[in-house]
Amino acid sequence: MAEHIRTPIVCVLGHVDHGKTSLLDRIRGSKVVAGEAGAITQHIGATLIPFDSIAKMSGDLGKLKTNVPGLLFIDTPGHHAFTTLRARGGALADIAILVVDVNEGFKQQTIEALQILRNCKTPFVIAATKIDKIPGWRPTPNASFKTAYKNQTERVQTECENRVYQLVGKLSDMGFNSERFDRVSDFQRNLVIVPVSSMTGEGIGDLLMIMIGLAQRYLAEGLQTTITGPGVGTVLEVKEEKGLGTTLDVILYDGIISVGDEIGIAGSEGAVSTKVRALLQPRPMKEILVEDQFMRVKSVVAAAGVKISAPNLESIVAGSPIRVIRGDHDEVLAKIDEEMQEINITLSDVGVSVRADTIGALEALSNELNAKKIPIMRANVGPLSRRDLIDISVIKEDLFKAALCFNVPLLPDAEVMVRDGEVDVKIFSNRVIYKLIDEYLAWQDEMIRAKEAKQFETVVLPAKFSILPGCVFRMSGPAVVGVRVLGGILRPKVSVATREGKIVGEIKQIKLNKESVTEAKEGAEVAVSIDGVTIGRQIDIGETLYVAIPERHVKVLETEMLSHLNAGTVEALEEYTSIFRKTQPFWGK
Ligand SMILES: Nc1nc2c(ncn2[C@@H]2O[C@H](COP(=O)(O)OP(=O)(O)OP(=O)(O)O)[C@@H](O)[C@H]2O)c(=O)[nH]1
Repeated sequence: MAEHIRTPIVCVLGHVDHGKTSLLDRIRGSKVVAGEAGAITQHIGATLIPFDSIAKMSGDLGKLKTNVPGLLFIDTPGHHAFTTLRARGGALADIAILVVDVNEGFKQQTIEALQILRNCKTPFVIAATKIDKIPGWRPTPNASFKTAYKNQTERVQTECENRVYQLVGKLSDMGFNSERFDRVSDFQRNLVIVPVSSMTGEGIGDLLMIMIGLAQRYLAEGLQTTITGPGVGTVLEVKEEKGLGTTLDVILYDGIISVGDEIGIAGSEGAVSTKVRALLQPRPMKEILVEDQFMRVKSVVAAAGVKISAPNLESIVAGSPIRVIRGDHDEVLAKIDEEMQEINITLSDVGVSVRADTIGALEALSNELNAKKIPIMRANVGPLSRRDLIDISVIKEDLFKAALCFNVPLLPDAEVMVRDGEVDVKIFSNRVIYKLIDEYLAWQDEMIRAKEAKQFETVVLPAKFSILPGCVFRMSGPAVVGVRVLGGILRPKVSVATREGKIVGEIKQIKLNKESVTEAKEGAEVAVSIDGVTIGRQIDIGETLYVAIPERHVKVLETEMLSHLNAGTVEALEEYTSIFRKTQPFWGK
């Protein structure tokens, strides 16, 4: 059984516009520099740079002895790709490049990326990009950093040093020892900074060689693989291809996969198996005119990006593990189910429902929701179904009758249900996690406000008032009197209670200057008609009267509305409840 070190998988991270795509483009285009057409090969979703090409680009450093065969760059840069592409519960990328614009320094996403890399324990180097933008820089196209640096004036050299040292300072604040790559002798103690330009190609060879060194130092052991072992990989994407039907774009990170192999993969209902019909890779550039954009290969060895055509791939979820089955079929499928369940999501008994396109995205979305204290009841990969909608619609709590969908559609029958208003479920859909969460939070606020407004309308609000001397216009049937509101909000159609808590009548109408009004606030003097009382018998002029609040409403007022009531209203509430709580301490609680 032949042992060899497999190609490490590399991901590029960094702040927006700091030059991730330009760096990848420069690396992918560097075969011209390496002078070896076809040396760099395009895989599915990734690009392979063999060691020979890197050695040619990197001058002195090229003499380094290594058995790392090259670097496989994932074509999609950014945190999202890094965190969503998983392998055995960890990150799929073995090493990373963190891009920082040397002229801008650290930004929010640079710090986020550092934290992600630290959490995942992924070795990485810092590419300090855009050195050609340092004022006065004289470019030496495709030169090593050492040569390029020598060609600068002293002033430019000092400026370059300063900028790199600013990065060193920032990294030190975050607990990392770092140094410019040509001054580092121990990769384990120092984080390496490589100044580069994706425009001029300066330093790119150094960067690639440093990545090889990093892989050699940190990963040699972990990259041991058997080229004859059963293939293991991660599904990047599930795609329809003309003439092929549903296909899987896969990054194979261990072993070998061949046409005819039986494979285990995760569907939306659990692990399933199928048989590889064809393995496809992109055609080399020079054959681009051939009609079929893919070429068929018999087998592929890790690490590689490959498209797999096989029957029954429709239900497969992106992010799923893929394993070539040799030996016990059920054991491999059980392992896949286990890997799918290892997703680290905290669920609550009641909460929102979330759906995402990949396992990693689901995990990222769930973590963000947890951080915002939004509970999750269900989390699944794949489109939202009719069944989901029915399940969500029976949740009692209105705030959780919501589905947050990241990068996934609704199944057609679910869409019909929503369109026809058959279910009362709010659906949020966005391709950016934080926007999805912001939209949910905005809706939640609006729901709470609407509920409060409704409560204000339906709940009997506390008020206390007294009959003004000389303002009895009718003694009874109904009594019509002038009152002053001493606290709270007086509304019509509420019962009137005495200081002893005895209900004596009901306010029918409130009038201010002969006009009917719906409420009178603290300090107001209004005329009220009270049914059921005779002035001088049940109630007297000058005595403090209360709005009788039903016990059930007291509970709502005290538990949900207290923060929205003014001091006078709270006082009226407290006085009223204290009447009953003297003998029944838990009244209204
Ligand atoms: N002068 C100079 N410009 C660069 C360099 N690298 C990138 N740029 C420019 O910086 C801008 C942003 O570069 P991108 O590669 O798109 O940055 P990105 O990080 O991939 O951006 P997003 O994908 O939007 O996050 C572009 O206008 C590039 O041309 C460099 O080394 N030198």
